[in-house]
Amino acid sequence: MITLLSRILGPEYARPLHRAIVLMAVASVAEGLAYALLIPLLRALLAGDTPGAWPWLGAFAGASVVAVLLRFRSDVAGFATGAALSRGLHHRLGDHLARLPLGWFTRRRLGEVGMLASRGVLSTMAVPAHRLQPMISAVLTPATVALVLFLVDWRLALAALLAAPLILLAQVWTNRTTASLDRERSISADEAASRVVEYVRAQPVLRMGGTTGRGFGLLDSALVEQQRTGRRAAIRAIPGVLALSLTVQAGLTALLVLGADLALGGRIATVDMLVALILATRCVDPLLSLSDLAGQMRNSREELERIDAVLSTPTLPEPAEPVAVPAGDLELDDVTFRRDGREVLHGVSAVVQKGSRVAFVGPSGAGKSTILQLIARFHDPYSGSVKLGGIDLKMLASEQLAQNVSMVFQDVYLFDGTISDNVRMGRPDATSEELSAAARSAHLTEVIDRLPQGWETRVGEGGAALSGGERQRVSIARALLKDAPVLLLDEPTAALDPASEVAVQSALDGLMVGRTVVMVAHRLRTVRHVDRIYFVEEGNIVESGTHHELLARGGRYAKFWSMAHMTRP
Ligand SMILES: Nc1ncnc2c1ncn2[C@@H]1O[C@H](COP(=O)(O)OP(=O)(O)OP(=O)(O)O)[C@@H](O)[C@H]1O
Repeated sequence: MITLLSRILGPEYARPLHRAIVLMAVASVAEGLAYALLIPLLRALLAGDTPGAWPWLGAFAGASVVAVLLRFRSDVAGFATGAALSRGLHHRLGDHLARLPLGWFTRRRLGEVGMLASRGVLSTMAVPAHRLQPMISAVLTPATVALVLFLVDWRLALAALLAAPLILLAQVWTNRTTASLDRERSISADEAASRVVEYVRAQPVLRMGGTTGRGFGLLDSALVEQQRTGRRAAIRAIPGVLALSLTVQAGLTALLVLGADLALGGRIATVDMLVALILATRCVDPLLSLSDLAGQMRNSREELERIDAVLSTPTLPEPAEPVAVPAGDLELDDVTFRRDGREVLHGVSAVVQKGSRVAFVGPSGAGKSTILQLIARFHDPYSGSVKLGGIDLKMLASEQLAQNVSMVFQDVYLFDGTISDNVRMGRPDATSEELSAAARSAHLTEVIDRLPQGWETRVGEGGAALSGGERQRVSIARALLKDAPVLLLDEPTAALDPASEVAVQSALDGLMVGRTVVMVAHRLRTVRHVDRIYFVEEGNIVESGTHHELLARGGRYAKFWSMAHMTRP
């Protein structure tokens, strides 16, 4: 766990962590050593020498205060390290997420990352903050006491030390028996959590279909499964807990029997036997807590391994020396792409001349959006290349690509800030005149004028406080402000009502002027006037040409066009 943490966070965080561990070890040994002073104290008390006991009592109290202060110091170091680790993990996660391909961010992943950034990081920071100290103390304090027992009698001390490997064995066995179920338990907990989210999200669909009960049934079975694995894990842990408890109690009994035998045989004083037993009983509770503590550590380790898995996901390679992008054509050169091991694009080649407009058209699932995603470098192609101005996108730094390409997609995500914040994301240093001009061209001004707080209206998480058409206008204004030479449009008007569609389409017409435009559209009337149409079917470009050329050819596009007109006159 410590090695994994050090590897993930590097020496900058590993050093304070190691320092905290040393402090915890010193505090635990000091606590054990303080018990050593109980020996002369108890000897004096049990021999009825009260005045002789006072100095030892003072020494014991002093040593205990030192041990407590050291414990306090190590606790503070543990908390501070925990807080620093949490910051470090959040930064590492944030930095890595910012470099992961956009295609990695599926809905399921978003939930997973949310859990990791909250529960995962909390559970990891709890290790130095709360879990390491009791764990180290539960091992080192009894070990020190066992060594201190040599001051009383070497045979009793040896017997106490011999118990250590047995306790270790019981602990390892407990770990083995419960570890596999821990994983099962956390998988079923995640499944139940995602079912809860799904159940809430799917309410409109479930109610419309009158199948609320069925949706609840799925959730219910996930919860029942979670309960079942929880119960199985608890039952599976019982033998381990019992074995540890029996080993500890057996060790104590053996010490009692041996002590009694030695005392009865006159080989040690009865007082010493009692002292040894009193010291030994002080170790029982920490030893018994070991199985609980080990379980908590396993949970934390599991969360950390999941964080590590995200951090090990390869990022899109960034060039060591980014090449400047000359203005030029956009080109897909024999591009293939795979999703989940299945090839969804098979050698797609297309050229979009600088300043021209091109549309990818075709049936659902043909691969149109995937082509757009490769141009935006959500992913890299499996083979072949996507080039801008003759330069492979892989040779561009991500900032360069962002400066050159704008996207307006069907699902617009807005940050939970004001309208002004969201538009300014296109170009943070834009003047207010530029902002207003972009809003005017995007037909956003009429939306802003309607809102009581105008530009300062908060849009809510994801832009929930705005309608679909209003969100689109914000994203168009953002793209206008950014003023990138290449514009990607993926069905931006598909989900809008006719009134919004007219406004958004007119805003888009303004945005398209003077740019290289690549669009995906189902509504064929929006692609009638583009310079070239590529008809995509099952991951291949099967036809290309202008609208009129393709109609005249009477091929796949023409058929698609007539079908679309039969259904949508
Ligand atoms: N995130 C994903 N994971 C796995 N497969 C995917 C994913 N997204 C798309 N696909 C698959 O890739 C293929 C191409 O999908 P794509 O979305 O590019 O098609 P499309 O032509 O844009 O379809 P539509 O017009 O319905 O949006 C389809 O077979 C689809 O099932």
